[in-house]
Amino acid sequence: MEGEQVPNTKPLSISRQSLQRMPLYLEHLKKLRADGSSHVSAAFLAGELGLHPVQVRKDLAAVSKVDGNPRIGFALEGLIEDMEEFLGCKNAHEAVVAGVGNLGRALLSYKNFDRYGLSIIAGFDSDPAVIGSTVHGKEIFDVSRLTELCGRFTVHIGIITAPAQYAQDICDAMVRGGIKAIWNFAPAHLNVPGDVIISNENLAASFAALSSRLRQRQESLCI
Ligand SMILES: NC(=O)c1ccc[n+]([C@@H]2O[C@H](COP(=O)([O-])OP(=O)(O)OC[C@H]3O[C@@H](n4cnc5c(N)ncnc54)[C@H](O)[C@@H]3O)[C@@H](O)[C@H]2O)c1
Repeated sequence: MEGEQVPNTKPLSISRQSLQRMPLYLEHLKKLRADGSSHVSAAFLAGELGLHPVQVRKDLAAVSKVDGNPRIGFALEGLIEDMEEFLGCKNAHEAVVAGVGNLGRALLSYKNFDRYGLSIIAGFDSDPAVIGSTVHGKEIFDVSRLTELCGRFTVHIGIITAPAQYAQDICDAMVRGGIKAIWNFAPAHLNVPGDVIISNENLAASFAALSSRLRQRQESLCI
């Protein structure tokens, strides 16, 4: 689950939950197109993804100008195009990762970020055993060069996957290097200037939500 630090963000015209469903829609719409479909209805999509049709209709209306035909639904091609435009899939955003351990390596190696316009171009670490190596073809630099190289690469997105106690220093170095958006995986609250956006990622929080829903379901079955 993701949490955005409020003071540095503009209000979104669409809820976070809706935003988080968009990549699911996009993947599914592309799959339907690959299977030969030309149209899709909100009710069908809702059924396939286990969502409420009203919710799906609202989500699609928020990102797409494509009008659904009451009989055959939405034209897939236009819907996919609008969804990609909305998610910024066609604008390549280059990013760097600081902390190339288990999580940093996984992100550097993940092939499908480019579908959403994210290209991780390099990593940074403090461990001499890691510095100078490559992960998935991307070079790992000494974290002491973070500010200098962020500036030289003109990247605007920084990803923090280092231990929490180093996260603020890494964040500051990124900001000095011109980073404007930080995807923070470290369990630390980061202070940033007002023009820098922070998005905090927390798998434990996602699990807590899942676990709470499971408990509610089990309790309702016991009654
Ligand atoms: N948000 C989530 O859901 C989630 C999930 C897993 C881990 N985490 C967090 O992500 C971080 C990394 O976890 P991990 O399992 O990959 O840890 P890890 O120990 O495998 O990797 C950490 C890496 O950071 C490097 N490092 C240490 N100090 C550094 C510094 N000052 N600058 C740059 N690199 C530095 C280490 O050398 C190591 O390569 C931790 O903060 C962890 O709590 C978050």
